[in-house]
Amino acid sequence: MADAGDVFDVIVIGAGPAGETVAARVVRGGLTAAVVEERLAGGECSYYACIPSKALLRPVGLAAEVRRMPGLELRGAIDTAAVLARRDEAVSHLDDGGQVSWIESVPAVFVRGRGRLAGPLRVDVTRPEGGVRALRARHAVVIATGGDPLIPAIPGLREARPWTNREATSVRRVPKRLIVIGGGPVACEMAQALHALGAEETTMLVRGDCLLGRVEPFAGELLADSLRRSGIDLRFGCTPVRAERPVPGGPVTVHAGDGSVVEADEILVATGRVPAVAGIGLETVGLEGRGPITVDASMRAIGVPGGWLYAVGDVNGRNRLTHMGKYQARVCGDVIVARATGTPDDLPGLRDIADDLGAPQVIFTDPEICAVGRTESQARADGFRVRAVEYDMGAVAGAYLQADGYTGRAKAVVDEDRRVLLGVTFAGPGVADLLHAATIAVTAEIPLDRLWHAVPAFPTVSEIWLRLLEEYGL
Ligand SMILES: Cc1cc2nc3c(=O)[nH]c(=O)nc-3n(C[C@H](O)[C@H](O)[C@H](O)COP(=O)(O)OP(=O)(O)OC[C@H]3O[C@@H](n4cnc5c(N)ncnc54)[C@H](O)[C@@H]3O)c2cc1C
Ligand SMILES: NC(=O)c1ccc[n+]([C@@H]2O[C@H](COP(=O)([O-])OP(=O)(O)OC[C@H]3O[C@@H](n4cnc5c(N)ncnc54)[C@H](O)[C@@H]3O)[C@@H](O)[C@H]2O)c1
Repeated sequence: MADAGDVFDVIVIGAGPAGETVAARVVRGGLTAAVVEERLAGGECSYYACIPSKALLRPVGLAAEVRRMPGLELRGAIDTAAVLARRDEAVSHLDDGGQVSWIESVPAVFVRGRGRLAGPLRVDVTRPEGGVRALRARHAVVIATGGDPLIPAIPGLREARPWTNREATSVRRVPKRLIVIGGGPVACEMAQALHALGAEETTMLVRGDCLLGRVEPFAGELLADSLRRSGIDLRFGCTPVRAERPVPGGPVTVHAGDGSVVEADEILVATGRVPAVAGIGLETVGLEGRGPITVDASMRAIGVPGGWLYAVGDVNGRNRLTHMGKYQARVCGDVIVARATGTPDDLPGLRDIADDLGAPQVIFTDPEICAVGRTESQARADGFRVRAVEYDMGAVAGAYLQADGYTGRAKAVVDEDRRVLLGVTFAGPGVADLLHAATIAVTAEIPLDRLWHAVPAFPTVSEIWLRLLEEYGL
């Protein structure tokens, strides 16, 4: 039985970026909230994903920029120890005290332990020191438990104790020989970072025929060229079928379907994520306990009588990105407040539309890859009448002033019926901050004839907008 102190308007399970944001939003709306976290407040993003990976990649990108600028020279190789020390600062030395204080300042109640649904509006928390604390919610429970790395069922792989994103981002000693399995964002970012920070032989085993399968093909090709030029052995059509590490801590061998064999000191498995739903009690509220928690556009879990259960962030499988999880969390928190206080719950800000339009994403490699909305092939598959235009970014004054031999490309996908953008992709050094303008154009569905009057300053990289519109015929 929960005592009075254990009853909250809203209980959030998981204090990653999505969970923390829901709590802040419902408290802002006048409700009380408890946030349950079993590991580190701040979530995967803060300690083992976005933050450390970008701390490792930033000096790598900067060094590449220096090499492309005549008159500048790096004094020796990158100082890996200094980079790792700065990474440690960026992850607060894996101490979540600051994040816990932030949650408490919301103010929300922080409960350390593993949360598990125990029936409608009930959450049992198994405390680290032992014992269970029973919490009860008046209005809603929000699942924000994120995801875990997926280790494919390849014989010998699990026994070989491969690295996942957690070991790779918290690396203390860069292995001399590294195998990376996968061709998605984690594989590309971490292969580039670790190769530049000391891995002398880096082999990427990619089962498909391209990198970053969800972006425009040219972007993956530019990145593949860059990785190869840096000395990474990039193998397409190469599916691992067996792994062996006969001596714990010793060399590891991976056998691929094409008959090739690679030996290394470590393997990094970067083959996607599984939603963290195991053992969180979904069956106690009538849901299946394996896949992502399916939600409607108000983030309410589908199939739960009473409509009190919500899910935000990676666990709902929409777009596994921090900014999208936080966006969903703002929608979710505000919807919960509206429903709890009897105010309209169907205002425009109270529905997730951005996930379906195509989430903005930046892959922080050199070159940076960023995209929003649909690719040309997605747009065609979705039935739009499409015209796509491309432009060589190296021909834009603002870009070629950035570096000698600036290489990059941009593409815009236009809905011919409405003359609005469905998707935009940029690939090149330093293009990340071009993305928000594209996100505004795609999300706000700005007609091209109006966008034409948004004049990019000369000589900035943003002049690519003018060139794309001219290519289209404006
Ligand atoms: C290497 C890497 C780099 C990435 N880089 C980027 C990037 O640059 N930009 C970007 O937008 N996205 C990036 N992502 C994706 C991003 O990390 C996720 O989208 C984001 O962390 C999801 O946030 P979340 O709050 O849903 O879950 P998480 O950050 O996974 O947080 C979930 C929290 O819930 C807790 N939890 C789980 N189960 C329970 C339970 N039963 N009880 C209590 N607590 C529980 C966990 O301990 C965790 O703290 C990256 C991912 C990886 C792997
Ligand atoms: N900068 C960023 O925004 C950023 C950076 C890193 C990760 N993320 C997000 O984190 C999530 C996880 O990223 P990820 O790269 O791990 O996953 P992913 O699903 O994007 O890519 C997985 C890769 O592994 C391959 N793969 C899957 N199973 C395999 C198998 N059995 N054998 C060989 N290859 C296999 C896939 O073909 C693909 O290339 C994604 O949603 C991603 O968008 C974002």
